Formats: sequence, structure tokens, C-alpha cells
Amino acid sequence: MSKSLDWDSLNYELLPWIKNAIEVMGYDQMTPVQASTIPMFVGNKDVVVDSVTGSGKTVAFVIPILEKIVKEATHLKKGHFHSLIISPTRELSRQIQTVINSFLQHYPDSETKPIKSQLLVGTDTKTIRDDVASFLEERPSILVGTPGRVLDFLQIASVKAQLCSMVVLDEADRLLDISFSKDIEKILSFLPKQRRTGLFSATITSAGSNIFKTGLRNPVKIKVNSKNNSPTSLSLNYCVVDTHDKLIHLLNLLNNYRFKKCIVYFPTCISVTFFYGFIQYLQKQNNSVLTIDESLQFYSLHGKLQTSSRIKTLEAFTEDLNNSVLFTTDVAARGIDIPDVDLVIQLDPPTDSDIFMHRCGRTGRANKIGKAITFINSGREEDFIPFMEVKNVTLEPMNEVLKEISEETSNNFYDLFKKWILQDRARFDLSIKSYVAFIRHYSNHTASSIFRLQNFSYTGLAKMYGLIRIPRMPEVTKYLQKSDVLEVYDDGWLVTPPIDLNKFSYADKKREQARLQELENLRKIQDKKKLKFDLKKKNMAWSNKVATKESKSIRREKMSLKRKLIEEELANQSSSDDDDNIVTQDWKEEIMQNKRKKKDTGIQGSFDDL
Ligand SMILES: Nc1ncnc2c1ncn2[C@@H]1O[C@H](COP(=O)(O)OP(=O)(O)OP(=O)(O)O)[C@@H](O)[C@H]1O
Repeated sequence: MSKSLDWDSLNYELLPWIKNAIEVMGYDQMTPVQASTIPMFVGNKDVVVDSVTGSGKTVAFVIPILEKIVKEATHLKKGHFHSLIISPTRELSRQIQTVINSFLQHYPDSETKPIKSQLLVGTDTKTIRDDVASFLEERPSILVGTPGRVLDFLQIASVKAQLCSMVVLDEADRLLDISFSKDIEKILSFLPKQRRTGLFSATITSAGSNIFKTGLRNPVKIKVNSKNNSPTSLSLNYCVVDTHDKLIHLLNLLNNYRFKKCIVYFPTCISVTFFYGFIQYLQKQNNSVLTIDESLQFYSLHGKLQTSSRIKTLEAFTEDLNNSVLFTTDVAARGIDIPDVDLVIQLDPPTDSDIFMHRCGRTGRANKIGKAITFINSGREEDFIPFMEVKNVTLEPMNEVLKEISEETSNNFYDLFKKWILQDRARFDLSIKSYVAFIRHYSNHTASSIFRLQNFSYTGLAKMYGLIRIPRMPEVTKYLQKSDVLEVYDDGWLVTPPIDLNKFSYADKKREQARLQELENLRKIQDKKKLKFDLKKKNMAWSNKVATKESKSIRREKMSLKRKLIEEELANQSSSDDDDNIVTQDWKEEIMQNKRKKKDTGIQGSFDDL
């Protein structure tokens, strides 16, 4: 392992054009992970690299790949490639390709065969056939892509993988987890066994023994130590807040804290869309409760957006030099390298504690100062702090940055939120969907003893999401507490009198027309059914009527017995408090919901039933 971080102290001479690229990029010295990894990976060793976020792992595998291509890939035939880099997201793959290309810009023109790279990610415009055509035409030596697309590509007969001699799994623990591992195994089965393999991540230990599924041969483990499992330039803080005021705290923080670029992590895609819409309204609207600084520029990015829009947003956020704020999900948690991000806010801790460090690590990169603030819901979630301490991640409290929120402000803000929702049924739908998605998300926490649905403030959450009605979910109805933040009226309404949902319209004219049409259809069907039923009843023979009555009373008896059994079962369940019960009850609710759906054929997609 090299002790000096001087580029000249490597145990071999870097190619002159690579040296030139390094100089132009302004990398005066190697980072520790580069000093340890480059000589090993160039020297034909398999490597497993564990190094904190923002420590320069990308260059640590890009340089060895480029060095080896120059030495080995001069005779590559059509349809073959030299190296394959796989990463979990399109954004990260694109970013890796940008780093490769910024090196390749310095590759001398005098060389007869240029070195090229190709990106393999799903897009709205390019098919896999397009990828193959451009591969055969352009003859790239390096392929970079996401698992699904890479696998599809390798399955095409004209693509030959026999000469691939280097493979890198960036964010390897993620690629080896349950969602990607099957694809990765298949991809690796296409590659020759005699190859070099590099696994890179800031949380590689989470992959456990899965790393050996990658066919590593006598790998060298490179761990760049850090005291706090995070870069020293990154400070990790938390604030304990009441759930119902969390959005106000977030907005106050964005208004008052000085930053260049901030990333805010939301729990779900739909919550990004929902809160992004509301915050844009607040910024435009002159209101007396909470105004948002005009200079703040908001962006939203999540995995359900089209690729082209994801690319545009990321580029615009990267280029924006003013106070810009990106609302996003874990799609932008790993690997994304945006210069000048100096603040990261997590609205909630992630469901997987590994993601916590990846999210925080979007700031404090390459020795630049950064701050990551995580909101913790008051109650039980404070236990998250010692839980992370055990994982060698120390979080410091910083409640002093938060402004006190009076009850009056809190209620006025909620009224403003509800007013916005009542302007458009689409917002009402979104509010309910976001709320439901959050609860489902919350129930997926791996640290389920800390993040317990039983302890959650459901009305506090409803206030935070501006709900006008609490959806009928088993998780919610089971744990609604009398002492909660909001008064819940009949049928889950949080406003009185309740809203007539038949008259609650969409602002979008087409959507509203479709809704009215559906309502009309439903009414017709119900009228027809009623007519049919009345006729049948009228025409039925007296003896049949008696028989029907009898069978009805038998059915009623059976039903009441069944109900009793279910009630007993539920009573038993609520006395023990584990999350499995929630799943069971959820299942029952699902059956009931399905039955309800079958009954009322129209109006699906409205949330009247939730
Ligand atoms: N030798 C170097 N000197 C200075 N800056 C560097 C050097 N090498 C890389 N960087 C810069 O460090 C930043 C982080 O690099 P990179 O994205 O490779 O980190 P990483 O370790 O892969 O992080 P993550 O685990 O979050 O993916 C980049 O902006 C990169 O330009």
C-alpha cells in the first residue's frame, strides 16, 4: 500500500495523457483510497473497496481500467468490449461515464484507435436495439450501465463478452442485495472467469458473504478508515421535532439557514410531488403565515419521472449557483456527486440505516465542508441516535437552529394547507396517497423496534400532510389515539361539516369531465340494479319468498359467528404488539376493500373508500 499521496509515488508510471487529465482536473494528490486501490487493480488483483462517501472511489477504478485498456485492448474485434461498470441508478451510471469521458478527452489524437465508452441505461427514446446498433458501429471498449439494461444487452447474440477482462460493481452492496442480485449473477455468468473484479462502496460490509457470488479470486480488501464511518469534513446533526410541525421546521430552516445547495430527502416519490407542489404555491402566494424566500429555487427528482426529465432536473440543479433546493428520494442517495451541495436534510431517517450515510454523503465530499441534518419525530425515534452510535455513526443534536412554533402558527399553517387542498380534488387525492405511502414506507423500517407504527402520531402526520380526512387504513384505525393532535370526526373527517365528495371537483377540466361521467355511469348501473331487484321481488312466488327469508336468516347467523371469531382474533392480536399483526389485518382489509371494489364498479381511483 502506498504511503505517500503523491501521484508520482505509485509503483508504476501513469500514462502521460492520464497524468495530463489529472492535472487539468486539479487533483493535486491522490486520495487515500486511490493510493491504495490503483496499484492493486492495475496489478491484476481483485479488489473489495470500502471507503467513505466522497472519497474518490470513481477515479480509483477509472484509472486502472483506462491503463489496462491501452495495454490490452488494441486488438478487440467487432462486437467485443474490454470493461464493464455496473451501478444501481441511471444517474450514477451517467455520472461515471462523464468521469471516464473527461479522462478520454486527453487521449492523444495521434493514436489510431480512439477509446470510447457507451452508456447502457433505460431511456424514453432509445431501445436496446439502438444500443446494440451504436455498440457495433462505435466499438466502445467500456460499457457503463444499470443491471437490467446491461443484462438485456448481453443477451443479444451480436454482443460478445468473452474478452471482457475488467468488471466493476459500483455501490456493490446495493447491487448484491435482493432487488438486483439475480440480474448481477446472470450478467457475471456471461463474462469470462479469468477477469479482474472490483467491488466498491461506502457500505460494502452490508453485502456480507454475497460478495463471493461475484467470482472474486483472492481479493485484496481495501478499507480506508475513518473515525466516524463518515468523511471528517461532514458534520452529522439531528433535530427532534413534533411530526405535525415538521414541514414548518423544514421551511424555516430553508428560509434561515445559509447554504449554496441543499438536498432534501423525502420518504416516497409521491410525497416529493405533493410537497413540491405545495411549496411552489407557498412561494408564489403572499400569505401571512409562512412565506418562502424568493431567492430559493426548488427542483424535484424521483424515480417515477421519465428519464429525460430526471436528466434535465439534475443538470439544472447542478448548474444553478443560487440557493437551490432539490426535493428527492433515495434515487439520488448513492454515488451522486454534485459540487457545492453543502446541506442535506432528511425529513425522516431512511428505512435502511446504510442509506443514511449515503444520503448524508451527498455533502462534505472531497474534503469540502458539509452539514447533514436529520429530523427525528419526538416520541420513540430518539432511540435512532444510540442505534447509529453502535454502527459507529455519531450524530450531534442541533435543535437550537429551529425556530419555536406557536400553536397559533401551527394551526394557521394547517388551515392554509387545507385551503390549498380544497381548491383541487387532485391535491386531495395526492395528500391521501402520500399519507398512505408514508405509512407503508414506515412499516418497512429495518429497525422496527424504533420505528413502530404503534407509537406513531397518525393525526400529527395527517396535519403535516394537510389532510382533510384520514383514510380508512387498518394501521391507522387500530392505533388512533384519543389524545392525538387533531380531532377526528365521523368517517375520518378532519373538517366539519364533511366535504360532499360527489361535488368535490378536479381543477383539470378533462379529469373532472371523466369523473362526472363515471359518476353518471355508476348512478345508471345502480338504478338498473335497483329496478331489477324490485321487479324480481315483486314477481317472486310467496313460497320462494319464505325460502329466501329462511336462507337469509341462516346466512346472517353464519356471518355473525364469523364476525365474532374475527373480533376475538383481532382482540388477541392487539394485545401482543408486533408488526406481523399489522400485516394480517392489512390482508383482511385488502379482502374487504376488494369486495367493496367489486360492488361499486365505478369511481375507482377516488379515495372515498380508503
Ligand atoms: N484526487 C482527488 N483530488 C481531489 N478531488 C478528487 C480526487 N479524486 C476525486 N475527487 C473528487 O471527489 C469527489 C467525490 O468523488 P467520487 O464521486 O468518486 O466519490 P465516491 O467515493 O465514489 O463517493 P460515493 O461513495 O458517495 O459514491 C468528486 O467530485 C471528484 O471530482
